[in-house]
Amino acid sequence: MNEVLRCIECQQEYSIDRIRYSCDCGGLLAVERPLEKLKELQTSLFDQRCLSQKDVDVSGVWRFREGILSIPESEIVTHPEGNTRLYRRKALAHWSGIDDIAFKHEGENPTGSFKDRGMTLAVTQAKRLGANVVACASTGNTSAALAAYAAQAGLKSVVFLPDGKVAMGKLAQALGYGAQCLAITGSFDVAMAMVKDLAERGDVYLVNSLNPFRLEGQKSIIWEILQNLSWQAPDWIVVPGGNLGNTSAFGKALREAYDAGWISKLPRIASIQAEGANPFYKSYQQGLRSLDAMEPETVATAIRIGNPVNFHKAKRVIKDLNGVVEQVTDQEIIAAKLVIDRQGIGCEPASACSLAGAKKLRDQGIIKAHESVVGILTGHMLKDTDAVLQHSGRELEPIRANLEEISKKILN
Ligand SMILES: Cc1ncc(COP(=O)(O)O)c(C=O)c1O
Ligand SMILES: N[C@@H](CCOP(=O)(O)O)C(=O)O
Repeated sequence: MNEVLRCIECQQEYSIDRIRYSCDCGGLLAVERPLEKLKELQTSLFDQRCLSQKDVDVSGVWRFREGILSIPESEIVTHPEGNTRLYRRKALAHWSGIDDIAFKHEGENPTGSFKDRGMTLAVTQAKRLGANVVACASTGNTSAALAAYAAQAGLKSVVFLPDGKVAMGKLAQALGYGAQCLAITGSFDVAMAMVKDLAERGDVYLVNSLNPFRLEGQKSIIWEILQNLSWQAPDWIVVPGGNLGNTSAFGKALREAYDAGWISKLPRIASIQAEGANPFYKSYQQGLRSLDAMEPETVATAIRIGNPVNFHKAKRVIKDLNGVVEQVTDQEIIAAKLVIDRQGIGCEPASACSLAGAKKLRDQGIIKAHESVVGILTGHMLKDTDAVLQHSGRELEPIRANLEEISKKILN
């Protein structure tokens, strides 16, 4: 086995064959492998695998398996996932003021969000380590992904949801795929703390992004973008920030790709938070020394998170990649979502932070007119149909089944 778990604070090493979520010192753990192993990998290997029909090659995660988790292929639980599209539209370029802007639509994953890329790893690892019950706290998407992958692996899944705060599409998925769904009184952060305690007691295997294997899977979003761009890195990656798993995973993926020699420049990262759930943004304003947890409120329910568990990883990424943290208002989120939806692409509200944030950074001159940008659309439009119905500016118009009347109405 190439990989070990390493504490990001004190560097203590742990085996990946034992269940562990944090270091004895309290620090977060990251999966680490010798850089030499990555340097031995040629990007042409990943490109060749795109021609194969095998599930582990078709998967946009496991195609990169030597840099993700090197285990026997027979142990892998994959849908397969990934292979999401990169969209360019004149309207998005015009609205943001950035000519070279593309969006990677992670809503095209099997359960409709980027979480599948992390969950294939977390559930594979749960099975390898003999866990019986897999669990997460969730604003919705993690629960949908967990329920689906646990069903495939034949494991019991339990999800802890903030009562009344989860979009219906996501709740329906978790229920439909067969998870035990517990509605907790309190925010996502309360639910997260409870699952963490249960996991420390050994009752459940935790698959939130605190689990370092989740982030290894989410690295593939970046590696697949680089592959989509023929291994020419863009100037910027713009991503919504909630529990900060993606910000952390993206920084790791870019650093590894650069150090391995797969790309010749390091993009900057912009992590975009909702103004009502902005502890990372506030910390950034103060030099990223510490993070003050807050009571979150935003229309983007997926990122209604006030105490992001990956803060200490994400802050290192922002420093390492000369990144920025920005905030956008709910109004800006909805305006950006409308532009994306009207292009026939569509996304859930949290995802629209990428476009809203890119526009804001361009308006401020932080993103330059000539720079290339890839934004991440993290979740599918149908995840949150209430948001669509409330903000689309359209409504269902009742009409009699009469040709003249209908013709008059649509031609006027
Ligand atoms: C749709 C969507 N976008 C963005 C996020 C935020 O991602 P992260 O927690 O990795 O910062 C989440 C969940 O946290 C999500 O479900
Ligand atoms: N938006 C998330 C919140 C939990 O994030 P995770 O990446 O730590 O699992 C969700 O969909 O539940």
